[in-house]
Amino acid sequence: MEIYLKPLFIQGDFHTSILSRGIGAVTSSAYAYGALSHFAGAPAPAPHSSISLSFTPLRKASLSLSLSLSLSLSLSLERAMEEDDNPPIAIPMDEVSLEVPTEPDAGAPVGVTVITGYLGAGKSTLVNYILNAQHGKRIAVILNEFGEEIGVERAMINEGQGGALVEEWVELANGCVCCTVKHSLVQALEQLVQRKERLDHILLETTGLADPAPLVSILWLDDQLESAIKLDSIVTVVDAKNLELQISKHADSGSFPETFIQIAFAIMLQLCLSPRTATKLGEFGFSSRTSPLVIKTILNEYCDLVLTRYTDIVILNKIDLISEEKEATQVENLKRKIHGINSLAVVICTTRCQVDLNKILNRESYSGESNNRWEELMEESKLLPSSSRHDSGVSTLSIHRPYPVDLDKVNGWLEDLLWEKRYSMDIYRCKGVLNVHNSNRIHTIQAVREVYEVVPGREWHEAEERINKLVFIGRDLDLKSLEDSFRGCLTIT
Ligand SMILES: Nc1nc2c(ncn2[C@@H]2O[C@H](COP(=O)(O)OP(=O)(O)OP(=O)(O)O)[C@@H](O)[C@H]2O)c(=O)[nH]1
Repeated sequence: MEIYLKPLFIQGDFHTSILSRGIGAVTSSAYAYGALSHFAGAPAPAPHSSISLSFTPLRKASLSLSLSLSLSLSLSLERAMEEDDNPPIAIPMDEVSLEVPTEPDAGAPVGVTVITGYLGAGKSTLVNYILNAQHGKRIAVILNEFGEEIGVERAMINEGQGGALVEEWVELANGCVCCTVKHSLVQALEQLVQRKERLDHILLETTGLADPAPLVSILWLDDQLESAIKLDSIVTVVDAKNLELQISKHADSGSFPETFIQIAFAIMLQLCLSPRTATKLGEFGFSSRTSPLVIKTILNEYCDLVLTRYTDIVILNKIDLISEEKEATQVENLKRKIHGINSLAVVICTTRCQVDLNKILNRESYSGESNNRWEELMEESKLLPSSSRHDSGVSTLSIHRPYPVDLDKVNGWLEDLLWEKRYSMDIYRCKGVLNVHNSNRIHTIQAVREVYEVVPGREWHEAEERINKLVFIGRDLDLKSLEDSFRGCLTIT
């Protein structure tokens, strides 16, 4: 039995849980299926291969079709495996991990991979993919979630799948990500590295709208952790369908795009990790140990520098949402855009974040020599005027309703909300759980702009309160309109 440690951090609380499952066991997870089929020499199917439509009114009919296909695929994946009635979709060989990464030295620091990315780009999908891949490693995950997501994210964990079991929860102090949370994160990391079972790797997933810098700066600022863990690499997941929109939205506004920040983030880390480079920073008026705000400040002051030069790994995800005939040119165009932001970014194209793990784990991106490049860069650089980098118009709202909902009505409501924009809200992201009429299963809602899916998950636990809880992140959100319109989906009012 292999043990996976899964500490969860939700709005300043760190929770540690143990996820255990038999390694190599065939689970109902689509990812495990993909990996096993591939090992068996067969082409792997794309998990949940649905909702892959760009939004045009013409496509609504086919989107509904695709939705029901998605539901049945999710519901009966195992059956589909047996009956083989859905033709598998091939995944390019170089995007699936065949090699088992080499065992790290027992005394070596545990590598930390920071996973960043815009809302809904696929960070959790990547984390799930890594956890379910057949690498035989013990991997811990730390999640940093956005305020209102409390409870939703937890409920969306499929505890039952693959024999996974969430066992142990250790609650630590509340606090804001930049300040008090530092202590909790350090404690959580310390707990992890001190466990009896040796960890092979830690994944730190940052929330879509949070500034990842403070979290990561902890990794290099905290002396206690220095020898036990090391920053391995920064991986930014980018949504191929929405990247252009995200970049262009900010082009005229003068605000600093979140996407830019995240793609450029690796550079900042590199900058701060080298003591010699930090001295250089001092020459520009910064101190090498000025709390996490150092990185923030640099991000503002050196944005141009950041955007045009170095980075780590960018996963250009959701390639399936680009139409086949346009794929080659559009992907080239997107790569050019990313390289326009950061010319050294390694760009890996994926669907459902299915990536060769050797390309993203144990990269040792922050060890040694590469910092020299930074110093040269710093020499060349000039201070640039700061620009506001916070997307201040963005807010989060959540609605909670206890009564069961009618699934068809929910679909209609989502279409009104996301497609017709009937309530004049610009919704970037929605996720949540639904208590569906006549169903024993928790249904999860996921929406990234116009693309949404409603998927049945595990069964409700007996002691669990059956509640609809939805979280919205976007601009011009109006709680009353959301609540009033959602009420129309309830079977009892
Ligand atoms: N079509 C398609 N959907 C994807 C792909 N990758 C992820 N998704 C879907 O996109 C939605 C968001 O994925 P997540 O992994 O939750 O995204 P995230 O970045 O963790 O989201 P936040 O934590 O809210 O920022 C989910 O419905 C996923 O199933 C992909 O390659 N193609």
